[in-house]
Amino acid sequence: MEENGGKIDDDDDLDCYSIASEYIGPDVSYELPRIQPLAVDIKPSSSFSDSRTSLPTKAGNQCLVACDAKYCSNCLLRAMASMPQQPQPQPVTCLGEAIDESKLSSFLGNQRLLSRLLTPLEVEQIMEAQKQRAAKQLRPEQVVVNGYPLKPEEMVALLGCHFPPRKLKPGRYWYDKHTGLWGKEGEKPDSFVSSDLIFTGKLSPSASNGNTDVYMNDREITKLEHRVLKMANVRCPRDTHFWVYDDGRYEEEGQNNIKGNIWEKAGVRLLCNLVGLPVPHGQPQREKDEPNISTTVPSYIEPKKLVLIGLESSGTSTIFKEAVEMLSNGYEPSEHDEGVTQWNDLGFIEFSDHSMSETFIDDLHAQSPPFSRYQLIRVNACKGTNKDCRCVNMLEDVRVVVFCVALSDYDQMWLSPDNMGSRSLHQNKMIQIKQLFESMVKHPCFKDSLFVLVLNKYNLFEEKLKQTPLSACEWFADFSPVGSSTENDNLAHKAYYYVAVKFKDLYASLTTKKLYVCQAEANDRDAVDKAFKYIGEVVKWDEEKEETLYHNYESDYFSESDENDSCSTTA
Ligand SMILES: Nc1nc2c(ncn2[C@@H]2O[C@H](COP(=O)(O)OP(=O)(O)OP(=O)(O)O)[C@@H](O)[C@H]2O)c(=O)[nH]1
Repeated sequence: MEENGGKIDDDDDLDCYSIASEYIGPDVSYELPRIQPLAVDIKPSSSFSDSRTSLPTKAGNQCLVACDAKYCSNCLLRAMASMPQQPQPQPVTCLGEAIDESKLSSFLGNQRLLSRLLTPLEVEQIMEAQKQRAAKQLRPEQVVVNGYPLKPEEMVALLGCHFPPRKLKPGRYWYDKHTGLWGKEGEKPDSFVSSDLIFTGKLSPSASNGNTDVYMNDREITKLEHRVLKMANVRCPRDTHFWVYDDGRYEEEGQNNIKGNIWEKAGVRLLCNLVGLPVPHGQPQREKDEPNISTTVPSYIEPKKLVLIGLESSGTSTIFKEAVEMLSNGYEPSEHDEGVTQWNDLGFIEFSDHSMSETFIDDLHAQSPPFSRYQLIRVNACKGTNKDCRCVNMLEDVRVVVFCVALSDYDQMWLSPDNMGSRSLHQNKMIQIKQLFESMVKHPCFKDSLFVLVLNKYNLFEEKLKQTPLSACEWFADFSPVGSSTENDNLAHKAYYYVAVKFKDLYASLTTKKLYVCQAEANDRDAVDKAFKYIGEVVKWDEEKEETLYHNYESDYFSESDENDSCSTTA
């Protein structure tokens, strides 16, 4: 990579996007993140395999990251075996030490970390042990189901069933024994637990505080459920009473005539995920040749939500279309047309990180599943009015907001909404984009999300700069590149980095997080593919940071490489 030339290293787009802003001042250098390439060549040594095999018995009474040792020979070495490109840690003997309960529970609560360290069977065993620990800590009378405190035997049945409620705490809950739906009293369904559990209390029509006049197994359903049912083509006008079974089949009450299956449309499952409604465990019945994501991605791996959003004409439709038609190099849609769903202002697909899954299949003994599931949700292009992007309010647990900007909009004029909401203000379009970006960064639904800025239409931008200076936009008025600007390529690069820095500075003024930036040409499939790989690596890089087990090791490693590589820090 050219240190001062502001060039992107084309050989490895995941490595680093560096900004050297010579036009701003000689000492100012902005850098976009270095994404540490993840190791995928997992080849554990034989001694490693031996120690892993013996772990489930050890885990119960010996150290499993419960000691204070920085690097635990019993567990961290095994984690490191999945990252062979990094230096091996110093082994520290800590076997036999007493378990620190506080550390153990936070570690065991981290299912993703566990799945990196252990085999699926081991994860399952630890999760089972966790359930039993939870059962001991909770008294039955603290849990009220359908209006009645649980009896001890009901509590045993609830926690011992195949799918118990997650993280059960004292409180009041409702339970529909026919579907297995479970929720907090007065709230929408929260999860599916096993069906047919017998409790003293009966499900009340007002259990979830629904107001739709539509009843499922005697419970008046919520508005959100009603919308999902409509999308699943379930006819449910007011005063409908219908019966739903735990496999998703449904019929109208008293008719003894199965009308269909709620879960047979892949889009319904995606939609539920999207709006925070539960989906049943396991996969729906599929046609013989239909690809099945569950054969490669274990069900305990939660899909990560990526939300694609931008002002009108920013290119979100084109990116989404290219993504669907995903992205063969590394990603692929999991369910073809079935998985692509349009609903109100949203379009979404689910896909898996296929290139990594190939590595997993090569080595069935690999301890961690080196792949991820993603849901790409496209919010219909915003037009700048307050009504726009309202569907964003429904989104929960969004991992990444992919904010798309058409670079070539810098000289476009645009009718913005005035105070009354009508589009009458003549304004530079980039200013409107800036306002939309600010509102999304500040949006409560995205407070925990990562932001990736996709600077799109680079090809048009390059052309336009030959005719119109970047300073045509008042926000970019101080763009004055140093040196010769006769070479258009060079000018476009400088202008691109300048815009990236403007957004990064804006983001930094609104949050303490880092803004990730990448370049795109939405109608070039390779460029879209690269952008999604970059986004995938941002997610993984962020997850790596979160894993406290590696924290000390990582900071040592990265600070060492930072000293040697001026491009490795984030701005
Ligand atoms: N030259 C060029 N054209 C692009 C690029 N990205 C998108 N376009 C075109 O720009 C136009 C608008 O792109 P869309 O993807 O429809 O934009 P949108 O954000 O979905 O906005 P709406 O169409 O209003 O919903 C389309 O004609 C695209 O083909 C790009 O990188 N380069």
